[in-house]
Amino acid sequence: MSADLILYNIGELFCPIDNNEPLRGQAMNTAKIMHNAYIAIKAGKIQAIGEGEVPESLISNETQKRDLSGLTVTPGLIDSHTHLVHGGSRENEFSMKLNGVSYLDILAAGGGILSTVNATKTSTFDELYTKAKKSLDTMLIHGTTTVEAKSGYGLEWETEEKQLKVAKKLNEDHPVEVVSTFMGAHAIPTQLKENPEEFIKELTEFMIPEVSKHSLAEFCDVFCEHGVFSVEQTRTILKCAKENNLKIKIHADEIVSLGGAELAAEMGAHSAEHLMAASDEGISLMAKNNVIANLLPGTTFSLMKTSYADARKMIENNLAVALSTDYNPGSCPTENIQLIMQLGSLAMKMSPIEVFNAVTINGAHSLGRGHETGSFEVGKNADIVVFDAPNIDYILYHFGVNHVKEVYKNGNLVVQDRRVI
Ligand SMILES: O=C(O)CC1=NCN=C1
Ligand SMILES: [Zn+2]
Repeated sequence: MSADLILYNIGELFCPIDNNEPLRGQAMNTAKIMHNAYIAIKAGKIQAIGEGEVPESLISNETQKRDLSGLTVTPGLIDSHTHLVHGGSRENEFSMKLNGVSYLDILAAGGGILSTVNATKTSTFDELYTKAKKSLDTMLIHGTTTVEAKSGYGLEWETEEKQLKVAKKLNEDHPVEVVSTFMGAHAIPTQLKENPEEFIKELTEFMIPEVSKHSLAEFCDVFCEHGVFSVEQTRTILKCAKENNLKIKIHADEIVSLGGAELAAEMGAHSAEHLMAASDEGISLMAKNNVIANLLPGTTFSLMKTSYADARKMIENNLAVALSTDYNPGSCPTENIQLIMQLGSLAMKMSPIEVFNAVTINGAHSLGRGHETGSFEVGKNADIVVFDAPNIDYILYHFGVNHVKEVYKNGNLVVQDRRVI
């Protein structure tokens, strides 16, 4: 059957090896890299890929063709950890940060997340939608075709629900697929600071059941951190999430080594996020329980820390690693996943093949989308990024610029010459 569209003469085609599960350990450094390649697209899906001449059987008078000689093509990039929907910004805290005031001290003083909570509460649905749509456009022109969006800037039902409904409408309206996570357990609200157990009751007895009943999110996440939610409190909240059929993630060992990685393994979390301070025991237990390590080097960079999550140790321990922006107005205000990929190599010594697997097939699996995107298996969504670069190494080595030329989502051209169309 002839294709609707054929991308041919592709200079370098990066194809993750897809075994219906994330790539772990040494497998992360494997890929099928083709040259002078083609991709045939039919009804928004991958119909065929190969090298050299395009088979005549794929071509008819109606088939559109695009010559991509000298360019590099990968699956659409997946940003599997963002706080996309939020009000306001936090550059007012920038000079405090530069003067050495820590992230947790700013939060404890009522700033940080709590400052964004106030801005989100006072923003209308339309203001949150417009601001998040602008960020989605920026993500898209940098190659992101699937993104996770967490709530967590309400800490009470009305605003948490507002955030989740904004994300749901963006998923309907925007080319980028938006996968929602409920993160009401992002901080203790100021008014319940002396009574956190009351807040945990609100989360477990009302908010999480409501999220599940109205299908407002697929995942539930908790900020398990010193001065936020303890391991015991996190366990209580995520136990309730599992009982309400939500898959679980944990912001684990971001700043203090609390044992979040160990808890993620104990509870069978889909993924554990950050892991800058993860213990060797936690890494080993995560590997034994197939918990994906979602690393966020942009946050390490933005918090001006020097100790990045130990990606090399995690890969050597047979973990599956994903990479994401952690886009949020405080600890990582960037939508640019290519910068994160460059830090994956330059700051965490991941190879180019490991980095591209981390933001395609492994990112897809960390969002439960490994069956429909993240590689070029026949029948998967035709989510495709065309880079103005000769190979994948060049995209990481030449850092700080946007290398994307075109993006296809479900076979439709949605970005041309770096502009959303
Ligand atoms: O600071 C923020 O708004 C986002 C964040 N949550 C946990 N770490 C960073
Ligand atoms: Zn985060």
